[in-house]
Amino acid sequence: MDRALGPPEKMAERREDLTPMMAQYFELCAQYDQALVLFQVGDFYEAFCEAAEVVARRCEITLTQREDSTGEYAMAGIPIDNAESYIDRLLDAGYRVAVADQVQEPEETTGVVDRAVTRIITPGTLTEDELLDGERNNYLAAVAAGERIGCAVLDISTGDFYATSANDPETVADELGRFDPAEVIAGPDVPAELVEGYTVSPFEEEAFGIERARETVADYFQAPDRLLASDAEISACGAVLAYAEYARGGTEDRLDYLNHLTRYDPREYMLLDAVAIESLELFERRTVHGHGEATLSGVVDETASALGRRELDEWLRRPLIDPDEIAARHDAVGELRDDVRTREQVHEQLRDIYDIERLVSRIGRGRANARDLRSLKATLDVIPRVRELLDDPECEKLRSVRERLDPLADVRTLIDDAIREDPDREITEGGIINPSFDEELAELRETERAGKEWIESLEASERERTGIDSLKVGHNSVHGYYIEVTDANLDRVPEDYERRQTLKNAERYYTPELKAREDEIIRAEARADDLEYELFSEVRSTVADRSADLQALAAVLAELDVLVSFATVAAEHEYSRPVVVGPDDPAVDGIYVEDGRHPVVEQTQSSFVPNDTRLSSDERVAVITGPNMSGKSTYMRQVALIVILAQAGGFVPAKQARIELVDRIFTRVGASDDIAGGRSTFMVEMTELADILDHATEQSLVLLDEVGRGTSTADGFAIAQAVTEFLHDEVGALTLFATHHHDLTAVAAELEAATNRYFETTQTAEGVVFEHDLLTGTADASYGVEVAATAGIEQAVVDRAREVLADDTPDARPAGDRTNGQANPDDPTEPDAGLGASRPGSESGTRQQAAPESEGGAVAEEIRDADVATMTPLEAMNLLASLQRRLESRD
Ligand SMILES: Nc1ncnc2c1ncn2[C@@H]1O[C@H](COP(=O)(O)OP(=O)(O)OP(=O)(O)O)[C@@H](O)[C@H]1O
Repeated sequence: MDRALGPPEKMAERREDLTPMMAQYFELCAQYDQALVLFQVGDFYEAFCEAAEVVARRCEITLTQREDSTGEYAMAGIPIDNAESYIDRLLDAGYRVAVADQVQEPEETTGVVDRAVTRIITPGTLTEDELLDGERNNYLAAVAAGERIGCAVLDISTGDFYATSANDPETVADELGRFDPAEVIAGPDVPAELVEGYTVSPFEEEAFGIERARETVADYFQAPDRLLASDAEISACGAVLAYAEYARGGTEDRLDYLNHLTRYDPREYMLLDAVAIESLELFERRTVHGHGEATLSGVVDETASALGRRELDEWLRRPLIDPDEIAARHDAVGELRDDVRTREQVHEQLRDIYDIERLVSRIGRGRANARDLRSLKATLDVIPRVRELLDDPECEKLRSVRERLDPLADVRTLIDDAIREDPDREITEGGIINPSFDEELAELRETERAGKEWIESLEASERERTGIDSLKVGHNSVHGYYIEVTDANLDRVPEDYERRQTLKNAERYYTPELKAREDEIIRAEARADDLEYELFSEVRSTVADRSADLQALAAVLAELDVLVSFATVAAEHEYSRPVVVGPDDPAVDGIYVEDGRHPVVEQTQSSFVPNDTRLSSDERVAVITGPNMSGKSTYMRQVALIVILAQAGGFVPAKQARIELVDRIFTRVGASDDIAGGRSTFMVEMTELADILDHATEQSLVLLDEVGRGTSTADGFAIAQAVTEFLHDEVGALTLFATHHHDLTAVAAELEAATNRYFETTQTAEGVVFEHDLLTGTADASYGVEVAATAGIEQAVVDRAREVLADDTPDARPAGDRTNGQANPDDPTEPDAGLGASRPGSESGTRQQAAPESEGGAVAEEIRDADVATMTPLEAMNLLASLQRRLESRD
């Protein structure tokens, strides 16, 4: 256990003798022993002993000592005024922070003031604007294991709340990967691998217990059993809510604004697991900020509001698989693209909206101030204008958006009537409510005003009465109002003046009338300030009662913002409307793209070369060859990104695209060591591959960027071949396979529904020129050495490599009987070798595999059956070695 957590040992030793304040600190540390307690002392949050050391180190502040009758304690304090930036560092260091505030005014007590933990700040429960990234959701997830595995995901700052469940941990892992939660809590029996890699926080197991969870959920939503599909979901939702309540420090229990829970089935969306999301570079990584432009989400983001920004990511994260819903979004995007005026004006209006999801959440948690309410009102002002702009839309989607844009006029009017236009930030010191809003308040403010006016005129009238021209009326915070007369004029002071204060050269007085007026002002002011606070709280809670309507409004605004953004991008970057149909629709077979572009790379590449894609039941697998840097990876990702955009409801960077719904995109690209997880590059690669072979369907799109790179060429090839055949014969998924194994082109040539594509390059006197143009057939050389030369590798090394290549080429080839003539069945020099041209069939009609059918087949079989996910690296190596021996002995 971390010694910075829980009550400090040094204090435990003198538990009975601690001063009352330290005893209070000790108690709170014992009560919140899972969090680092920050303890308010005046204007600072203090930590003591080991916790102080952590705070000092992490926040880079000075460690001091506190000395009292019981001893010396290390102490570190952070200023309350900008506590957030320090707390952020503690969160980064993996701590949860319990904030213990003074909950009593010092004057209310003769002893030590009461303190209570008012909030527990954890990475997944942030609500402070300063700690949150406005552009993305901050999710807390709970995973519960039962008959099924349930998963609940909640963004406390916005109220976004989802639940789902599945029979297998992999599906839940995929869903978690999609939401990328900042913090996860796991119930008993949840497999550790499932939550590996996330910030996992301990939480009481009882919260996951089904009865208790059902009660918690029922506190928020009627009939949990009807809303949610399994006990595991109820358990996860109950736990996530309990944790959210825990994070409020137990001050108030319920989070009233949580009134919408979306229960979904993972099968309702295209599946994108964490691997695919990362390798396709859909979003910025959580840890890296500021490179948004280089991601899909960055490039297609023309949203005007934080609401829309987050919604856009949601859409890209969960592309649809219902062709009608997709078409409805496309209709709206098309209409907005063509109607430039409406699009631009709506965009302009949306720029004026505030982040109402977070506003409503603050209002619901009783943390909103008067300025927040004014921001809400300013947002509501926009609604009628947007409705007017969307006057008479043609498509169903925009009509429904218009319909759902409820101006909530009553809420708007209430705020406008009640809250001043430029209210104070503080809510207890007046200056927030319009006096005209309440009769009593108006009277009190009038008394105050009249009193002050009287005092203002006092100077002139007293000067006249006394004949003292230098007489002054003033005010100070200690003595209140006074009349000041210099010593030279003291003889002219009237009798009714009472002495208040003596200065060096003057005396200060008051009169009974001045005193009476002053008391009246003070009383009126104090009462008015209290009254303003009461009225404000009432208004805030009336608005909070409308949370559900406000959240629904936020959802429509977010939706509209994304549609407008998609339309803007379509217009600016010349995207076109894709056709997306269901699997039973004969109109489209597979994926057809004409002149497709990579949405991100085309932004940085002045002359991006568009390419076609044609994958169908007759040409399911395309093996893509070409030298390094020729554009293989870019092309494969481009196909996936076009599909994602299309199914998310956007237009796509292509002249034309027709897509038969894709249920899931798998990627196996790039290679990285999972050092933390103790897995080699090869092991990571094989695990991902195993997952693909297990889960891909006929409706899936599979991208393989070199397979078996982390092992010997012969093994790598054997695996690549077996995988290609399996995907082709058994799975039937649409597959793009980029490879440097030229022998694989021979394999593809023999498979009925496989095809070869290659990237053209030309060798000139200056080096290799990449045409980035995808042709049918196979590349005839790798140009690896030439690329190395272009990259600036030492000339001597390049020359030597050329020499080695010239000498060794025949032997350097992997095992197999490939000859150049055989390996290039689709001659790229053929006049009509473009895409869509029919591929010459296999001459013999039988497969000429590198290995004889029996042995190769058996090896492939064994690879297929191997449970790579559960093997240790050593077992994998041993298996490979034995397979290799078998292939060698066959040679
Ligand atoms: N269609 C294209 N038009 C213009 N430039 C392109 C195109 N495709 C790729 N490029 C450029 O070529 C570079 C290399 O592309 P890419 O990484 O896709 O090559 P590769 O063949 O996958 O290389 P390797 O085999 O080394 O992984 C890209 O960074 C991009 O700048």
